[in-house]
Amino acid sequence: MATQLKNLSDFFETTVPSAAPYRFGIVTAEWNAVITNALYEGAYQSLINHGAEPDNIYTYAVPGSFELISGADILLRNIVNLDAVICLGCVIQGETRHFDFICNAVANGLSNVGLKYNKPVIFGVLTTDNQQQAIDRAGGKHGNKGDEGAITAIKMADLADSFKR
Ligand SMILES: Nc1c(NC[C@H](O)[C@H](O)[C@H](O)CO)[nH]c(=O)[nH]c1=O
Ligand SMILES: CC(=O)[C@@H](O)COP(=O)(O)O
Repeated sequence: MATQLKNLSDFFETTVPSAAPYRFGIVTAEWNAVITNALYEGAYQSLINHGAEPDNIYTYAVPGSFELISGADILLRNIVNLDAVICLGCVIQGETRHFDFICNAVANGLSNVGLKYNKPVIFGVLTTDNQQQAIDRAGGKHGNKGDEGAITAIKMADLADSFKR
């Protein structure tokens, strides 16, 4: 598995721009809150560690990962000059095919929101077979996907900004 070969929290710091100039939204799903709260803490702290201003980080919660789609759209529609939106969730396989529908819908939906607003919308959603796999990726042995989401948001915001300079 790809994540087993790359810790989600390991980055070459020299490749990460400063987050200071940018404004970030973070939308976090409340389903599997123990996991998603850990993802949020990782994402928020990673933004701060790379220079983001607390006043430039706009944090919202939605009920489940499926609502991340609407949540990202609402933020980009209502908050002026957001440079990127980080969407955090944890979808764990249950007894039915609901997992497949949620995961596919969220991946496609978030991609479409990013294209709609021409803004980076970061897919920080764990899609796991079981809770242990999620724990391992929310600050456990494989790092924190929230960290990955924050670093990705910084890099994409800086890429977009580079064409305005
Ligand atoms: N089973 C999980 C869900 N299910 C809820 C959906 O995301 C959605 O809120 C509901 O279908 C109403 O629209 N959500 C997760 O984030 N994680 C799960 O494991
Ligand atoms: C991803 C889900 O919605 C899933 O966890 C719900 O569980 P179940 O498939 O057993 O209803």
